[in-house]
Amino acid sequence: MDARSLWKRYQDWLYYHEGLGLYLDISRMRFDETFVESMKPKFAQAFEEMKALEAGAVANPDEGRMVGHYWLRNPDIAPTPELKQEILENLSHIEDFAQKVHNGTVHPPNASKFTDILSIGIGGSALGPQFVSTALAPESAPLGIHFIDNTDPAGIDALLNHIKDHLPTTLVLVISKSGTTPDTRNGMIEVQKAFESMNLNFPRHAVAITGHDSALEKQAHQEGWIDTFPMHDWVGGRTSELSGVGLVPAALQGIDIQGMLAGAKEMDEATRQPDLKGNPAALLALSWYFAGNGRGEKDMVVLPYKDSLLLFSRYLQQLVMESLGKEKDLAGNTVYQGIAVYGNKGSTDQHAYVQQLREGVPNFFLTFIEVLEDRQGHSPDVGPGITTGDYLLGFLYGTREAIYDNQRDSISVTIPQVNPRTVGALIALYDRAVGLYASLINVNAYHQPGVEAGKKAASEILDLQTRIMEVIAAEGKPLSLEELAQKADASDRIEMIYKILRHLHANGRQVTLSGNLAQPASLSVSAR
Ligand SMILES: O=P(O)(O)OC[C@H]1O[C@](O)(CO)[C@@H](O)[C@@H]1O
Repeated sequence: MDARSLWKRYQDWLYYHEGLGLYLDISRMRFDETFVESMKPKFAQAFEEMKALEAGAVANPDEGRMVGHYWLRNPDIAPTPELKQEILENLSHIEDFAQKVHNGTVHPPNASKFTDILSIGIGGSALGPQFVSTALAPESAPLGIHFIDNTDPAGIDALLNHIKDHLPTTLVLVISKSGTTPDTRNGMIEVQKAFESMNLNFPRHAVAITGHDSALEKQAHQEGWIDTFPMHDWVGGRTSELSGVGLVPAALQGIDIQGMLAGAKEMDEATRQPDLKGNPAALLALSWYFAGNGRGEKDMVVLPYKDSLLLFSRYLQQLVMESLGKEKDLAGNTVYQGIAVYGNKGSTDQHAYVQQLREGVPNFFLTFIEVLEDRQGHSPDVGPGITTGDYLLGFLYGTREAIYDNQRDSISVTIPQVNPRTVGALIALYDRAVGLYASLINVNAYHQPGVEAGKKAASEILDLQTRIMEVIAAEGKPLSLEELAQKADASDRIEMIYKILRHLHANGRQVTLSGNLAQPASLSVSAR
């Protein structure tokens, strides 16, 4: 297509949200009118399904749950007055709590104010808070935030060492919808021990954000934690940033949570329109469908050209891949759906993998995120009449052109500034795009059966560890791996037994492995 036709196509397909100052450009996705026409019936159905979802249908049939993250941004559309009331009460509870922490009404036992937050959670209970903190936490936030989002012992040590001196004034947020996620539980137990080792009263530093009646909520009540905030069963982890999960840490950091909610609400209104061209989330879903033939054949590379949006791609990775990556569709057919998402930030990644995007295997489409405001304040020249921000723009659009010239498609999202409203709007834009796309491909976007399978397998491995340790202790003499596996009644798990023993041995735990490490079958194991 020549420059004039491209310019026309750009204008034909440009979406602009006046209130938010947000642009969406899908003109560099090379679909044609026939494709758009062919998608219209699917979109008509997707809009209907979304309407039913917002009205309180059980849109997550496997778990028998409603899907209500849209109500959080506009409680007036909650399906019952009780739900509306619950959302509003929870919001004022959050604001009130943040205010009390800021003014010292809620304070640690031995100091007048909390100075730091330690947030323990994983997946949807971490990625949103991490993204929003990086994007929006003010320079002089009332409380600094730190995260434990893994069960890596060395990672926990590094973090605890880093904040050791601040522990007496640290507020711990334990965030887990289920209240049973082992990674989070482990982090909490280690943090609890760290508090105890410094003679600090952990419950008087702790707050739980969790599902009603969960094990975590019960623990918080029994031990007298400072407070608890509910995670509603109708909000999924990956769409929970605008629930207590994201709003509690954001409010504590002094981020304008009403601004985030307002931006999301405005975007929700725009993406509720049952009109393909006037609905930015539908335009995204259309583009994704086109890129990957509705089968995820192309990966989504997300490149925000703004350091503060660095974690947006990681946030979207969970949102898109956990929602869409499904083996079965809603009719039970095996479909192996999904869209792989990766990305970091521009222009940094141009010096990493963009070489392959420009010239290598064409198995992706790009999403550029542009921010019009370079910085607050004056930019010095780095060349005659040229600033660093001009370079960033040049790199973004240079890459867009270079990849298009090589038949690689891209979407561009442009926001005026990184602020609470635009961040809320971005979250809402992608929530809806994922929901609409899920309808197009007929999958349940709101469950995650694959993750549950992984969790189950992990717990079986831990059971196996307990079993083999009992055998080793009872035997009192060295055993070959074969003998051990037989005695533990787990001959079919011999490779896993070997790996458990290798790990225990490497950490100086209860066992010693002897023999030729290059030949696992030659090893024998004894109690240390
Ligand atoms: O908030 P929870 O229940 O600890 O779950 C954390 C994460 O684990 C998952 O359930 C599975 O990885 C995610 O969907 C969720 O965001």
